[in-house]
Amino acid sequence: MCVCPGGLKGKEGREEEETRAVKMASHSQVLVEEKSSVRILTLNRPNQLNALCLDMISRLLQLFLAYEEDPSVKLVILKGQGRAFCAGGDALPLVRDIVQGKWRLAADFVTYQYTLNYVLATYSKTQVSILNGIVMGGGAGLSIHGRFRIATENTVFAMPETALGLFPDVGASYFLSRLPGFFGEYVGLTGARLDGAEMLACGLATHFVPSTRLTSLEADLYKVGTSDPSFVSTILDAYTQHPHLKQQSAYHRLDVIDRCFSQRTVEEIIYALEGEATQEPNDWISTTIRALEKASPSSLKISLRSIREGRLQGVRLCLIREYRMACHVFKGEISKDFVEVLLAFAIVDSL
Ligand SMILES: CC(C)(COP(=O)(O)OP(=O)(O)OC[C@H]1O[C@@H](n2cnc3c(N)ncnc32)[C@H](O)[C@@H]1OP(=O)(O)O)[C@@H](O)C(=O)NCCC(=O)NCCSC(=O)/C=C/c1ccc(O)cc1
Repeated sequence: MCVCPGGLKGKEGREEEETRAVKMASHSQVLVEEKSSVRILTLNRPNQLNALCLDMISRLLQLFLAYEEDPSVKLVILKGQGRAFCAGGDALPLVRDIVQGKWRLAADFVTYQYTLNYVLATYSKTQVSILNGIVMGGGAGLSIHGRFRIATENTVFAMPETALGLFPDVGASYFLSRLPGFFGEYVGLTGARLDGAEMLACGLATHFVPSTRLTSLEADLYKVGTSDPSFVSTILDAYTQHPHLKQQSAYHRLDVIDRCFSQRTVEEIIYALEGEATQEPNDWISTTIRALEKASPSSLKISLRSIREGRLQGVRLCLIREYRMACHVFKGEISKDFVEVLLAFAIVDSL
């Protein structure tokens, strides 16, 4: 500690300044606009594809809770600046914390994140997420639990965690397990990317609006003066389109997905896919098998079990269970794959 006169005051002053700086950063990383009874929150870290840091999550939590209490707020719109809605949790502090053995800091992060996911899943006011770009990992948790999710031709959705030695979290065991058939197992285990049309087809998105019409849609939403979701729904319906699925879309293969991804174990899923490949070889099956082979084997196993358990649990229990799983993964108790993946990132060199 500094022993010079006023040293303590200097430290307090510095701490105050740091707190102010953090507050200002979180305020500029989540922009807030007010349009009569509508609040528009914009994730504003475009250079990091709006990856969520702890300050952003705390700020969002604070804003969502305040709006719920505020009778003048009827609708909350969430969107992202730049080419992403949100590419997930900020990987940089995660890498630093895990590599330095500070798994509790990572656990603290997900505590806030899952709390926000729960607040959104149980939100009493209408909420619209505009997914005009990349939506991955934590970005899915921030939007899919909400009432309305608008995809566009720019949307790219994925839960890429099994390739990282993690598992689809942020309540994914709840929302993936509720997709048609075993599509959720397919999306969660392979990390397959979905476009806006596929999101709409499987129910991850509630509407599809061409990006050129978003400005005018938002202007109409600003006129909403009620928390009744049917009013918002009527406005969204007037803008929504039903795009064709691309010819090679995985959603056309729901029958194969159901046959294979309904199997009891990861080994049986791969075996079933290989069986399908011998009958009708095609790029989609080989890509799918390759994705599973590249993923962390232990991640695949815990992800499958998580989605299967999620089928029988509410969102709250799913998030609590995922929190316990995340702590085990951060501690390296299940396998070292996650830590090894992080160590392999070139970024570790600069820590
Ligand atoms: C396919 C992407 C989305 C786009 O690729 P791209 O178009 O070639 O763009 P870049 O990869 O060049 O990304 C642009 C910038 O955004 C940065 N970025 C792009 N996602 C990110 C990102 N999740 N973070 C932190 N910078 C990023 C990326 O590092 C890069 O920064 P820079 O090199 O300085 O320009 C690619 O960026 C990508 O794979 N991103 C990671 C997606 C992902 O795996 N998301 C789920 C992460 S797992 C998770 O959410 C858990 C988080 C967690 C966190 C903390 C905890 O304590 C606990 C848990």
